[in-house]
Formats: sequence, C-alpha cells, structure tokens
Amino acid sequence: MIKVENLTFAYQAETVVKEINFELNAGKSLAIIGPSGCGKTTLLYLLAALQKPDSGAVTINGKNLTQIREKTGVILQDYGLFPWKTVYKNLTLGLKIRGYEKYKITKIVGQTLKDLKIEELANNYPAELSGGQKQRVAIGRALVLKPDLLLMDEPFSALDALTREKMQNLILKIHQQQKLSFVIVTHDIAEAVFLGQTIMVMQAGKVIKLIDNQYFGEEKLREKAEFFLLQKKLRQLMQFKTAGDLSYETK
Ligand SMILES: Nc1ncnc2c1ncn2[C@@H]1O[C@H](COP(=O)(O)OP(=O)(O)OP(=O)(O)O)[C@@H](O)[C@H]1O
Repeated sequence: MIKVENLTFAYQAETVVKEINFELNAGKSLAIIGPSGCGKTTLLYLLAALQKPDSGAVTINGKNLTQIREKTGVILQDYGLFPWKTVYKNLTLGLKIRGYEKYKITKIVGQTLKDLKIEELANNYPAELSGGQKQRVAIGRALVLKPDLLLMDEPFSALDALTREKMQNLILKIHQQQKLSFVIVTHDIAEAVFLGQTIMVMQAGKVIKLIDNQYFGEEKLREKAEFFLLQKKLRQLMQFKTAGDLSYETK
C-alpha cells in the first residue's frame, strides 16, 4: 500500500528526514518510535502530503503521492475538533463538505457514534468532554470518511494510562474489523509494541531498525512475557547513541 523511497526532507538548512526507505502492505500497521526531534512527525506529514519531499517519493496504492488523499485519515495530538460545533456536527462536517446526501450522513454518523460508544455525547461540545472522549470523537471524524489508511501522531499522549490502553484496544479492534492500515507515531515503547505490526526505530532523521512484531494482535498481549521482552529489546535499541548500527540483533 505505502512505498517510501529515498525520502528526504529539510526545514531550511536542517535535513530532518534522511533517505528513508520502507514498505507497508495493505491492512498492516506501523509504529514509528524514536527520541524527540528525530523526525517522526515530519515523516508522518510527508505520508499525509502535508509536506512535500525534497527528494525521493511516497507511493500509495501504486500512485505517486502529490496531494492530500481522500482515503487517508489523519489524527493529530491536539484532537483538532471544532470547539463551536457539537460532537454530531464535528462528525458530519467532512461528509457535508464532500456533498454526501443528508440521509447518508445520518446513517454513517449514527453508526460511527454507536461503534465508538459516544452516542450519548452527540449533542455535547468538545469543551464538555474528557480527553478520552475527545479522542474518540477525533477517531470518529476520521472514520466517517471510510479511510483505507489512518495516520496518527501521538494521538493518546495526553491520556491517563488506562484510558490510553482502552484507546489502543479500540484502534486494534477497528484495524482488525475493517482491515484498516495505520501508521502511529509514538514516544511510548509499550504502545509501539502493542500497536506496531512493524516497529520503526528512528534516530536523527534515519531509520535505524525495522522490527517485525510477531506478537502483534495477540489476545491479552499486555499480560504476556513476550510483550515485556520486546519492550526491553526496543529500549536497548533506542539507547544506542549513534544511528546506523544495523548489526544490532533484536532477537
Ligand atoms: N516547521 C518547522 N520549521 C523548522 N524546523 C522544524 C519545523 N518542524 C520541526 N522542525 C525541526 O525538525 C526536527 C524534527 O521534528 P519532528 O517534529 O519531525 O520530530 P519528532 O520526532 O516528531 O519530535 P517529537 O517527538 O518531539 O514530536 C526537529 O529538530 C524540529 O525542531
């Protein structure tokens, strides 16, 4: 689904994404982790076409990405909800803009509110919601547009640990039910292991490791020893000070 080739991007003189290459097949997930400032958000923006590469290319479903895709949903850290609109109106807006008929909008939004268990919040305004509820609305707003790819930039970082786990479970469930591909940028090692079928470790604009997570999607993964072992390996890998030590073994 996504093919990234020699992707390079600089803000003025500072190159923050350096010759990145990877592929993500349809229906798969990728978690991007790395220290603050290593270029994770910039890479996500390049995948969303919110930034344009200086060189290299992003191809999605065989098409060179040159502009924002209809079928790519984006969820950012600050939820991005319209404070002056109710939850219901926040969800209908994207469909209205795209010219959907009223009965269709009612049907899609009604189902999405139900799926995300936020029906009773339909008439509330964002300021009246908890962080977890706001994030559900933000997810709902992306899902009503039936994306085939969801890009998320630290979507749960403002949430408490248990709400965060609930939201991670929700994303996993949606991914499994709808075969939705997603990319999540995170600082959190446990989150990367729970949500990344592939885990990309970045450092100073480069990919230093792509880990194939064979435990991804396992039931009750958080209670299993493998969950902690993989986190330990990831933590060790991230402690490497210099990028490019590809000889490091993750097994
Ligand atoms: N709009 C901008 N103009 C100039 N430099 C920028 C801009 N946005 C980000 N940068 C710089 O680019 C580098 C990479 O930033 P980016 O936000 O992609 O990193 P990150 O890994 O997502 O960091 P964090 O985990 O802290 O969000 C940083 O050095 C940052 O200061």
